Amino acid sequence: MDTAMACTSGRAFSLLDVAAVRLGSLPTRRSCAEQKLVVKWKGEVLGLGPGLRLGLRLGVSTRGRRGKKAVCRASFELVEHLHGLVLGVGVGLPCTVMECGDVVYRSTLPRQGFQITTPGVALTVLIVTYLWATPGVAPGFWDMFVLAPLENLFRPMFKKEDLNLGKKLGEGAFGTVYKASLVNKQLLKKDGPLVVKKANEYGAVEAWMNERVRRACRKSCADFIHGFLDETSSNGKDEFWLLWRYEGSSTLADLMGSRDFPYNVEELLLGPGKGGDLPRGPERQNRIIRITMRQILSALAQLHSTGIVHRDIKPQNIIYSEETKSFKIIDLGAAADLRVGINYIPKEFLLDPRYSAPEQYIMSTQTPSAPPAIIAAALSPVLWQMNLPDRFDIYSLGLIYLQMAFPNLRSDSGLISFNRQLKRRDYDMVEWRKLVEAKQSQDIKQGFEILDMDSGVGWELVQDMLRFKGRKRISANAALAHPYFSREGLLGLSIMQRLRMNVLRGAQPDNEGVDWVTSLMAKSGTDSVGGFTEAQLQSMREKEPKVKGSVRRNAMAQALRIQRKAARTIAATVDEIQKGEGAKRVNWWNRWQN
Ligand SMILES: Nc1ncnc2c1ncn2[C@@H]1O[C@H](COP(=O)(O)OP(=O)(O)OP(=O)(O)O)[C@@H](O)[C@H]1O
Repeated sequence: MDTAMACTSGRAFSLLDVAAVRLGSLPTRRSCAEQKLVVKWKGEVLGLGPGLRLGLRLGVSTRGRRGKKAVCRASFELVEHLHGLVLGVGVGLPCTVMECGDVVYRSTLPRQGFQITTPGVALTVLIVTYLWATPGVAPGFWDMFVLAPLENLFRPMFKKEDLNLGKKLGEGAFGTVYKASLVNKQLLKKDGPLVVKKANEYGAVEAWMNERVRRACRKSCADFIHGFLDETSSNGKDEFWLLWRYEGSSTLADLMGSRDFPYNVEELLLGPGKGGDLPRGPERQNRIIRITMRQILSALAQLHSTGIVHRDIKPQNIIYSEETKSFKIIDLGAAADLRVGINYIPKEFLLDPRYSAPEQYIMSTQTPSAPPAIIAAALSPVLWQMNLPDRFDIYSLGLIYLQMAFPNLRSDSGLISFNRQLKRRDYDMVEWRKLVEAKQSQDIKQGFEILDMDSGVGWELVQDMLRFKGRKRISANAALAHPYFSREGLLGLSIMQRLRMNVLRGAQPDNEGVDWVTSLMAKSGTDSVGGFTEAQLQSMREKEPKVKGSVRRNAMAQALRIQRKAARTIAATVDEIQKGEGAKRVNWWNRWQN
């Protein structure tokens, strides 16, 4: 098409005027960007872009001369903006779709729609990986903006008048817990006893955590029903009432306190008389402890994958659910939600010293306090990877594992003395073993008999859980994949499990894991079983001497430096943002707080 009606921003042309306008194009016509159309009017180049044609079409389709002018101007201005926008974001429809250029020109273009390019795919994979990495930015937004409001619409609400308080179940630093029942049974579909916690502090936090858990992984914690603020409390302070289903009368602490442990747990988990295929002894005890550990680890893995670190894992906070016949976690009052930074104050700890990991803090104290939710959520995968806060709970569970294996560690005094001994030996479990094995106590013998079963997989797992540095501790998911939980132990490992274990051990300091495996291989180095003799292993070790200051070490040191620098930069940025917010910071997440 040679002639067309043309207009520029702020100028309109009549139909007669446009007869003189010539529309041309540059010689190369490969893409919209190159095919810059040039409009000449009375010899003067107006220099219009490809958006012109769309504007002109709109103009011509309007009836009446005045109307044509007006519409033409408006449409062209609009097109000009759109064109700018399209160029601005670097995305545009192909000429075949926009139908720019003449018919002959368009016919020469390849027909193309949505194009998949390698950088595009790589970028998408990168973004998706980041958004779904623990603690999960994308699932977090979905949870916060869709699931939570929907849940609030449909879940029943309670007032304190709806509840009859019964027997006191416990009294802690943060509140009192009662068994309770409903005044009006119709309020809940499922009948049954309830538990009410009147929390004087951290109640709002506990309600938030329980609601999050109910949506993300309800089977891992006690079944939470509702939380509300009682402003009419008799002591003049605000009280939070938290409501759960009554799970049962026994915590793991109660069960461990019995002389019959772990056989009393076997009956609960497998049913009466179901565990009788093995005689009472270390093998049967090991089996029961393994089932218990798997259940607690699974619950922890689910909590961690949603970004919640419990920070108070202890036998008193693990309850046996009579309904599901499994162990569940309770008491989320000290938990921190690292997806949005709730209850996370880097320099604060409210932990039980008996079960607390040596680092005491879940994050480096250099990490800033939780920034506003959107920023906290966006940064959460980076902060999680830099601090691995979930390893704090793993240490506590490692101690529980030891307590289950060694009867003498089940009492408070036994655990406190173990903590002291381990600290004095710089958290070296091998050194601790040497110390206590020399004492020849029956309890110690029984414990090591359990841990050394199946080529010592249990001993290896407990060491992985109790490492001094959180970063070197095993995660809940990795622990669940540990050969300890496969029935055949080390011998029954699949290729993938072997590979995973090697990766795990490769990450350990000074390759002590590799040394351990080679010593195990030496143990089975016979003609019938296969494997290597100690002499063969020695020669292998000698062929691969450890080089200090190797490329790997340097790379790790460099990575550490970068990590510290990133932490400092994030801290500084967040501090700045917080300063900008001033003292009046809104606790947006807390719908009960004034
Ligand atoms: N859902 C539940 N079902 C049955 N019993 C429960 C439930 N939740 C809590 N309990 C009982 O109440 C006790 C105290 O609960 P919880 O640990 O949550 O309170 P707390 O005030 O935080 O106590 P502490 O400060 O000692 O940890 C538990 O040890 C348990 O016996």
